[in-house]
Amino acid sequence: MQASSVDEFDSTTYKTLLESTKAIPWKIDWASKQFSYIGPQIERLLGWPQASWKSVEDWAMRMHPDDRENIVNFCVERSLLGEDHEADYRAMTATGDYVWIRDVVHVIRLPDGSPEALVGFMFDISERKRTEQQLLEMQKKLEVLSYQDGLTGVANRRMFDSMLEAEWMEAKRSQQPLSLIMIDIDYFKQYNDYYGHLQGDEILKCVARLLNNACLRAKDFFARFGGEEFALILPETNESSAKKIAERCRNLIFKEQIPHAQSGVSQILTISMGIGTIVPTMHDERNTFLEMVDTLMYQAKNEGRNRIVQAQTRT
Ligand SMILES: Nc1nc2c(ncn2[C@@H]2O[C@H](COP(=O)(O)OP(=O)(O)OP(=O)(O)O)[C@@H](O)[C@H]2O)c(=O)[nH]1
Repeated sequence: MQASSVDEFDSTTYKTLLESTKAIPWKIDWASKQFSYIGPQIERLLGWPQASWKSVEDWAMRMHPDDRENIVNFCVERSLLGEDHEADYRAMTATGDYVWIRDVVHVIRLPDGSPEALVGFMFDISERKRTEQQLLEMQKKLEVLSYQDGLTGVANRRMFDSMLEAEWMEAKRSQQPLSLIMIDIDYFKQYNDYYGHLQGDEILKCVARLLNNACLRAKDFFARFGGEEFALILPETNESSAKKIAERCRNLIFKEQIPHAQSGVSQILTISMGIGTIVPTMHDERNTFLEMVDTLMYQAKNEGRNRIVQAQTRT
């Protein structure tokens, strides 16, 4: 007598507790695939009345069509194995919107191990999903930013390093010539001193935009190497093609006729370039090649600026 009244008290308390949580409790009879229970909170969350949840069909049909097949298959598979499981999916509301749900399922098993019933809780995880999505978008943005030069918007030194490494390996494998052009603005310190640093920034942006347009093939890669120095990686490009591209760079800058009153070589802005071409062998070092091309660029400076110096390398 006393035991049954305690049981009665407990089941009422449990029910009150279950129906006052944010998580929505439910139970499905495995043989009939009917809901034997679902918490009344379901109506508040999805808008469908409690009594409208009759069978697993109602559950499956109120799921986003893109989630349905995978989720239903996954839950049936786990239940048959007698394994408790969790599934995230988008549940459709009565007004046709979607709410992210995490269903946490416990399998009640018969003595032979087969499922007798499934019980579980549905949790509204929309907020968590939104935060996850925002984090993902922020991560993507950060990834782009970490490879982008903040001022000019072109690839930065870090991206240049990984690109050169990748193209170097590819050239080594394919035994195709790889060309590199290092480009530096002439008398840029004087430009800054005369026109001001902000105007200097504008010119760096303009030069980056112009030189970026000199790369016509998808594989060509342009980056700001640092300060007022830029670099062009040209895969599968021999010496004569690389020379033509360097000349195109010079012409693009020349056509813009950017005034540079303090330049020692001209009244307009000019650039100096070094070009190297290599078919790398196992004895070659990427950094040695890079330093060699950079040295050629400085040689162009020493020889009077506004010119191109090309290495006499093997191709
Ligand atoms: N405005 C601006 N200037 C920069 C930036 N990065 C580097 N510089 C400037 O570029 C100038 C480079 O000067 P130098 O290395 O002496 O070279 P230069 O004056 O171009 O002389 P040469 O290269 O020998 O022709 C310095 O004054 C730097 O301050 C930048 O992001 N913005």
